[in-house]
Amino acid sequence: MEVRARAPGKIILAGEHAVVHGSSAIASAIDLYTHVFFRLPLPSENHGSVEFELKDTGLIFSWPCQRLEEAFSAIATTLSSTPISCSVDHMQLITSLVAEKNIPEAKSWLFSGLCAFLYLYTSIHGFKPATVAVTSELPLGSGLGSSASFCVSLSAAFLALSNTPSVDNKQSGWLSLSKDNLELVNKWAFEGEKIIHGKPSGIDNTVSTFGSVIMFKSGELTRIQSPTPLKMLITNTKVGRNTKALVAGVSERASRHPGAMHAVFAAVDFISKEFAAIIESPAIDDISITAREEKMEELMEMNHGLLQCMGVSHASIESVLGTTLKYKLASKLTGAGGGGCVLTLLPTCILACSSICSCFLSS
Ligand SMILES: Nc1ncnc2c1ncn2[C@@H]1O[C@H](COP(=O)(O)OP(=O)(O)OP(=O)(O)O)[C@@H](O)[C@H]1O
Ligand SMILES: C[C@@](O)(CCO)CC(=O)[O-]
Ligand SMILES: [Mg+2]
Repeated sequence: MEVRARAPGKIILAGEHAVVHGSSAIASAIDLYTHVFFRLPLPSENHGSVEFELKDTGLIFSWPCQRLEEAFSAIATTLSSTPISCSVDHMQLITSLVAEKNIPEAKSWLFSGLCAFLYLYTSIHGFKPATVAVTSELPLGSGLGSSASFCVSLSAAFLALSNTPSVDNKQSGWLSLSKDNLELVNKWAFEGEKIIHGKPSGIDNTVSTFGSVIMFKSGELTRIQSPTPLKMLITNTKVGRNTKALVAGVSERASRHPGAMHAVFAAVDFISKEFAAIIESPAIDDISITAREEKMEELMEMNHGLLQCMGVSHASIESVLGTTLKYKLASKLTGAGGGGCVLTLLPTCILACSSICSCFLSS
């Protein structure tokens, strides 16, 4: 039995970090995916291990099923049909099973991803032999939700072969899971994200699971419909960073300056709500399209200023902002910041002027 699954990355248009503290945020799925191939071997092909191949790095990790079974016998774990959080004992066990693999120093960032994989696999399938291969079109650790699309695509593949999920429809050659199954995938993916991020809000796994554009606040999703297309340029600073550390840094700042940070998070909440209202507003003519875009630009600038207050910008991000400003384009960091990607709104008028556009893109 085998299955292929894919889940998209995302951009955050407004509200990252503040969303962890209860503010609203807006995210959109993007057309870059993590792909998972998952195979449960037939008894005649049984290789007796759980094999995990990261195709982009050429690394293969393998755990003998017997080793997993013995290790897990030290803690009481059962297969679970409903997602449960990884306990401290359970996490220690998973960490030691990953540590046995001696991950090369230069690839140590893989550690949390391997822990999330092992947690999701053993929670859903126990110690059955399996072959799992992952490849991603997303840059890892760059703010485009690679961790969430990794957890969503793994959860979807594992759940697809754990029972017979009901399928709603077929889109571009892919079967789509029914709403109930998507909810389950999302919950498992959130548990994986917790292992990678520490304290995720859930926005990344939710938009990766359900797609399109969403407003997210305290675990609740509202779909956003945009009557006119919105064009965004994504620039990758290629400065590596780690979402877990950045999220923890903001929480530490909030505990040092609770009043000020509360006000910052409240301001972001207003920005996200206003941004959502503008996206949804009908644009009747060129003047209203321009007015709409100008408001969005201003909100993006304000949101970025508040992200600077939270301490998550970076010199490389500010340098991209400086370059886009030369062309009167508004930008903000997207995702956790600290490096990673920057989002720039491409107004309709600039799209008509290809010379400016290509000049910027090649800079
Ligand atoms: N294809 C993958 N293979 C293995 N591990 C992955 C993969 N994609 C993501 N990961 C794990 O997720 C980590 C990156 O997650 P992180 O949350 O720091 O960045 P991101 O999700 O790309 O950005 P953001 O959270 O800001 O959107 C990697 O270090 C790795 O542990
Ligand atoms: C920084 C953050 O707000 C978004 C990361 O894409 C973290 C989260 O919401 O889990
Ligand atoms: Mg992430």
